[in-house]
Amino acid sequence: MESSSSEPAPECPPEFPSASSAKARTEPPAVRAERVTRVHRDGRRELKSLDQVSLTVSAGEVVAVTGPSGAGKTSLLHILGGLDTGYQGRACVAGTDWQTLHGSERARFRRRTCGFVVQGLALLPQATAAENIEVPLLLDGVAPGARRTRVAEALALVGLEDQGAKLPDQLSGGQQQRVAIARALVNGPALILADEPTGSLDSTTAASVVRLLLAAARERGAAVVLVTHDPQVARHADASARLHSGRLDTPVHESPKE
Ligand SMILES: Nc1ncnc2c1ncn2[C@@H]1O[C@H](COP(=O)(O)OP(=O)(O)OP(=O)(O)O)[C@@H](O)[C@H]1O
Repeated sequence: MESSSSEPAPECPPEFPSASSAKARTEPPAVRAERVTRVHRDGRRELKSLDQVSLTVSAGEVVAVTGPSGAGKTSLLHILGGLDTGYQGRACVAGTDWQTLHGSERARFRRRTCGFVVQGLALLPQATAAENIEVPLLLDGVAPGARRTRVAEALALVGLEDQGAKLPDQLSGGQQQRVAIARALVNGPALILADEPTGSLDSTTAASVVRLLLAAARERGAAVVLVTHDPQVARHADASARLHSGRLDTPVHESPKE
């Protein structure tokens, strides 16, 4: 992914206290949440879906977020991916604070830095696997030749090099999810946000899809935040964070309190 000097570059502070590697001390982490609180109002009632949540995930690192239904997992993913900015605290991707970006600028930054793998995020049914993977590149104005190369690379990355011409309903559930993974990775994102990516798959297929997602992300140096109910899936992560009623029971690389 290319960046230019015209790109917005508002920065989160560079001193990321958590990271264990020297590299992570000098580069901003792929994603950082700092004391994020999200309050929803329903009439006079207030509900906190997230309460002072802090975490940092570095490039190439995989963090599983677990917790019971309603714990705030999806809310956290939406904030990390800049889909929800109505929170207190700070959330940054690759050093850029989401709340400093607006409108189309935010959407463009999201396309270039974040890949989403979400259960039920359907592939376009009338488009082939290759065409589905191409969508983020088209949105980003990538030239046709480069698009073809990158789609072919992404198909190979998920082991579907000879399935690109098939429509989604000609593929198995596991293969469809691999197409979704290729689509999420094709823009070379710094961060993959995966919300129950294997929820609809049987356990053997789920395990192979998760292994593939994590291997592909690691190969590309992307960080992964993986929301899952399944302890078998969480086992594949480098670290786990458990949310309960909007609070992290197990802080991941939490910033020190000032
Ligand atoms: N826009 C909203 N308005 C009101 N309440 C909301 C909103 N979004 C989330 N919530 C509430 O916040 C809490 C956390 O929701 P969230 O979807 O993040 O949980 P979750 O851990 O992902 O749950 P599940 O595992 O069932 O998907 C829930 O009580 C939910 O009802």
